[in-house]
Amino acid sequence: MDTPDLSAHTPMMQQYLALKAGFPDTLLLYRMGDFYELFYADAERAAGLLELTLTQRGQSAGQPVVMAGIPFHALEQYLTRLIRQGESVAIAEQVGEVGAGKGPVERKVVRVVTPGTLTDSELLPDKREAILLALHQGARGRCGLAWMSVTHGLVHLGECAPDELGGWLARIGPNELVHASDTGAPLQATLAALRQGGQLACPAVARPPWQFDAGLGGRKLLDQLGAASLQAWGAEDLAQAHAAAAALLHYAEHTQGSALTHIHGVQVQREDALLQLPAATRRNLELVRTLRGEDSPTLLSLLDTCMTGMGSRLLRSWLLEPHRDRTEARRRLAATTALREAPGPGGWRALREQLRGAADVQRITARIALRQVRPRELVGLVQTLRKSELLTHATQGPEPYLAQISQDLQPPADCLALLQAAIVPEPPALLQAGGVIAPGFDAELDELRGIRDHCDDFLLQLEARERERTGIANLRVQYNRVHGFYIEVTSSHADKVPPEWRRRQTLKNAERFITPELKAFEDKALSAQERALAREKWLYEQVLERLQPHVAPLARLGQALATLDVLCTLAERSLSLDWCAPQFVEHPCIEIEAGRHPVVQARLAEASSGAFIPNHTRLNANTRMQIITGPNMGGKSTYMRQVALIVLLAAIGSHVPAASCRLGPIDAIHTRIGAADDLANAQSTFMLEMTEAAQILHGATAQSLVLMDEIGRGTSTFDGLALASGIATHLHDKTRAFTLFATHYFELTELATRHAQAVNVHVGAAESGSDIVFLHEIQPGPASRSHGVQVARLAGVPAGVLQHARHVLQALEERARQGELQVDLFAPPPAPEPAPPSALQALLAQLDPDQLSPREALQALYQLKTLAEQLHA
Ligand SMILES: Nc1ncnc2c1ncn2[C@@H]1O[C@H](COP(=O)(O)OP(=O)(O)OP(=O)(O)O)[C@@H](O)[C@H]1O
Repeated sequence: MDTPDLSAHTPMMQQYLALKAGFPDTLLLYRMGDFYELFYADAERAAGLLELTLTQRGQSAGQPVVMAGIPFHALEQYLTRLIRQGESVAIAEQVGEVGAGKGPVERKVVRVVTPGTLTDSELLPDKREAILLALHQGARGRCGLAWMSVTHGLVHLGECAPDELGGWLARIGPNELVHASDTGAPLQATLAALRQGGQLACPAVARPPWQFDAGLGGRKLLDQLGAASLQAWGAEDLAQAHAAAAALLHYAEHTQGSALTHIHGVQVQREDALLQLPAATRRNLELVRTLRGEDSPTLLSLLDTCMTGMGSRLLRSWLLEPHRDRTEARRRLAATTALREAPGPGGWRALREQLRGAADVQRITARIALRQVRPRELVGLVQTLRKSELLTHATQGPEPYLAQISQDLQPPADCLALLQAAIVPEPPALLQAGGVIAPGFDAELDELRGIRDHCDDFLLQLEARERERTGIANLRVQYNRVHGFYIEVTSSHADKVPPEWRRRQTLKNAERFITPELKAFEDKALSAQERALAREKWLYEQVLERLQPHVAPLARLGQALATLDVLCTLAERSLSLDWCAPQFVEHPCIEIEAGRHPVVQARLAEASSGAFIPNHTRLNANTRMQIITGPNMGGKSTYMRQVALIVLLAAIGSHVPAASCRLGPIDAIHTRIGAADDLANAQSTFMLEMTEAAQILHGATAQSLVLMDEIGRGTSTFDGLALASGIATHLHDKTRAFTLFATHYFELTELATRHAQAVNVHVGAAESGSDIVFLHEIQPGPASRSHGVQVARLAGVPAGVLQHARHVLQALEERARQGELQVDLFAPPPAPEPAPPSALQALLAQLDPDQLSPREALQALYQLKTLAEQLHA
């Protein structure tokens, strides 16, 4: 690469442009005194994003220098705004001494802040991780993924086919995507489509292709883990993911300006190990976001009463990544049950009180490893380690999971003592201000501070001593800027001056002297402040160095605090909301007594709009499908969603909103609900409906739970009915998934009479006069009427329209009665006509090998070959 000639620029702009060349796509903040300045195009971009005033100052290379600046003390606030807008920012600080040499003071980029690599608690939300994801496409199009939160010591690895990428990205939810700069057109097109479809919404960074190297990635992972093989993590045969990991770690190190010594774990995510929650399911069940895109009310907002941000983040990940295997869920459930029942200090209530106000040990640990930690964070850590000591005792006991947590909560030996000895209890926010290292920790620092603080005392003492020694009663120790410290003696006493004093200045009536002791003191005093600060900085680095061996146990302790917080939260929620422990069984079933939709129930309670009506669900090997009918507003969607939420809550090891619940193995929750137009994707309501239905029909298995809400309503009645019956039949006969199928097509209720494993249920409603009362109760059998007109009346549709509708309804019902629907909706379709033979097949059919001479056989072979080539051309 050619280095541009910068010689025409001023020395400072030369320095700036040289730094900028290393960060062409990143805003560069260049420290100048009390400001961070941006220049040229960066200044213009930042001015737009931050509403800064653009100025022009001086000239460089014959051109005016366009600039914009932000005050240094407001840096974090501006960074937050830039990061929220998806920008990355490199920060160049002055690292050399001012006036140390010719030209501008030395500057270096000390950190790069990007949306996916944030570690600063001021830039990060408490309850969310910032996720950095690297993506690599390797042989045969297979995609390798590696992702992590820099504040969490774990690299996740996964591999998938390109068409599964959407599901992975929606699940991981990256804040920044790293890909190779030579990413091929097909993957680029896939990413563009995912971006349009909303599954990918973060900024992307292109990195040099050599950084995506599987061998390098494998070695880097081994280095991080300090291991000789990845086998123990089940991560040894994932070449594409290793390539992604190489770029991931490289980029993260590049932004932090340091090695990531706190990354101690690798977790491989295999799709078949997770209970699948496709993007549509996550959306429709409003797990962490409402359909309107808000944070509440959702299942997470109801569940998350965690005392710490660490707990909230862990709970969120449990909720979005439930495991299919129920070992972990059983472990959590057993621990939660023990916490619910334990009296006194080992119970959830007392433990939550202890957890209140705990510092974010996970983030602080990462920042210790990256040597970015602030003094106040260390004080927070001290307080939390003390809490943790208490929690260790409180969680001791026979319950295995809690016993493990209790062990991990044990603060690493010496760590607490070191921090307590080294850091003052109330340090300033920044190290630069000084006053961070505790007195008594370092003799030299104490002495320097002593000089600074006791300057006056020392001088008075010296004065008294010298007066006594010399007998000069009016001798005075003084200071001025030009001559520094001196002893002043009136001329009349000049003869008493000891020989080791050296004259500094002679005045009219007095002489000024300096003594070796005073000179030494002067040197010390004048630089004491500066040297104390430098010493503190050095000592702080030493403390961080001494904390490095504690990083791994501190990370474990952070994880243990988070886990304990979530388990206590689940105990609290289950008691406050009256939930029961689910029972896991091996035979296929979803059996729920008195189930409730937790979020709707909470909303009703909040608004005092009546009690939630619990409902039973019985699905098992004999009954795999419920066809659900009933009026609009009757509670069909609520009922179906509650079943799905109960299954999901059980899968994460939570108690569930029901009186009792028995669940067989479940591998996925598929949902087809709602009919929001996907205008951004230029898909019609109907197209979207069918796309989602197709995905379910391809993806669901006999262990899946499928919710189908009013499928087919996006097209004409006949088309819709025909498709709905086809889909229901397929789910019943072929997929054999547990299916809740809500519909307004009464014709579909016939399915249950003809298919052994389907039953009709309906939501009850009572009519009183022309009004309707919703009972919200699931009852056996099909609904008798749809009550659509009554619901419209409730909604305030004008009387004239209702009258018209009633009249038309009567006429339609009459016609239907007379004509009766003759079509058998559930008769198997005739077998498809066999396809005509292909040209190759026809030619092959003509050949009789027994009758061919060798020459004819060879000719036939050539003929076949030519034909095959023509067909493939
Ligand atoms: N079990 C219940 N107990 C009390 N109220 C309920 C219950 N189920 C539903 N509701 C109330 O009824 C409202 C409508 O429920 P829901 O949306 O499930 O009806 P629906 O039958 O799916 O309607 P539509 O067919 O129009 O989609 C809910 O918002 C809730 O307030």
